[in-house]
Amino acid sequence: MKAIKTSFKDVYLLEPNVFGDARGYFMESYNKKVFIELGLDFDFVQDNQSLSAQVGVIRGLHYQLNPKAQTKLVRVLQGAIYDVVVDIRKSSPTFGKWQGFILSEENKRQLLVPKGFAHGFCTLVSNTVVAYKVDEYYFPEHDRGILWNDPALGIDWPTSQPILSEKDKCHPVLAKAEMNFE
Ligand SMILES: Cc1cn([C@H]2C[C@H](O)[C@@H](COP(=O)(O)OP(=O)(O)O[C@H]3O[C@H](C)C(=O)[C@H](O)[C@H]3O)O2)c(=O)[nH]c1=O
Repeated sequence: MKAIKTSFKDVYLLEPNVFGDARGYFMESYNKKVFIELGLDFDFVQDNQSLSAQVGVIRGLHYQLNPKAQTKLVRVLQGAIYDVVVDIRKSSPTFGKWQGFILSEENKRQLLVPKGFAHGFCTLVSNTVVAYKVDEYYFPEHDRGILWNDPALGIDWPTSQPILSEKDKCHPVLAKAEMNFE
């Protein structure tokens, strides 16, 4: 597993070692010892999986408030996504900054999203399946969101007319969002 640095100190793009042969391939999608060697020591407690049937589905931008904030390890089992993180740590020099990454069944890349970041993705292919580990359980009462197309963020999503859940249509913009990250 290779860790690729990103614009943010604590956000990592991870590339697994893939062993291909005539049958197909094998890879370790997660190995705690390898992660600890990379300085990524998390105790994941929950695995999530979502299917988005159409191209242009945006899920996000989501986060859980402290003390139930989540670190997420995101990967694509089928299809492809444009995966976006936004720094929402109020004292961070990169507060309000974002970066997008393409994660796909093809590139097998994974994204490590630390606490203090909002996370969302847009599907690039129909029937995209995303799987991700989190190191805190789901607490709906701590679940918050930021509006996907907040002009102050200026995220260059692959679509301007996404398919959204009713919840994701109504999040506040960053300036009005409830956040408690230092
Ligand atoms: C996140 C979550 C949701 N749920 C239930 C709550 C709803 O009844 C249903 C769909 O939830 P939601 O619409 O929030 O799912 P997504 O829009 O895919 O949200 C996720 O997608 C973005 C990209 C994220 O980063 C978050 O991890 C997560 O919020 O699953 C659970 O039971 N457990 C959970 O951990």
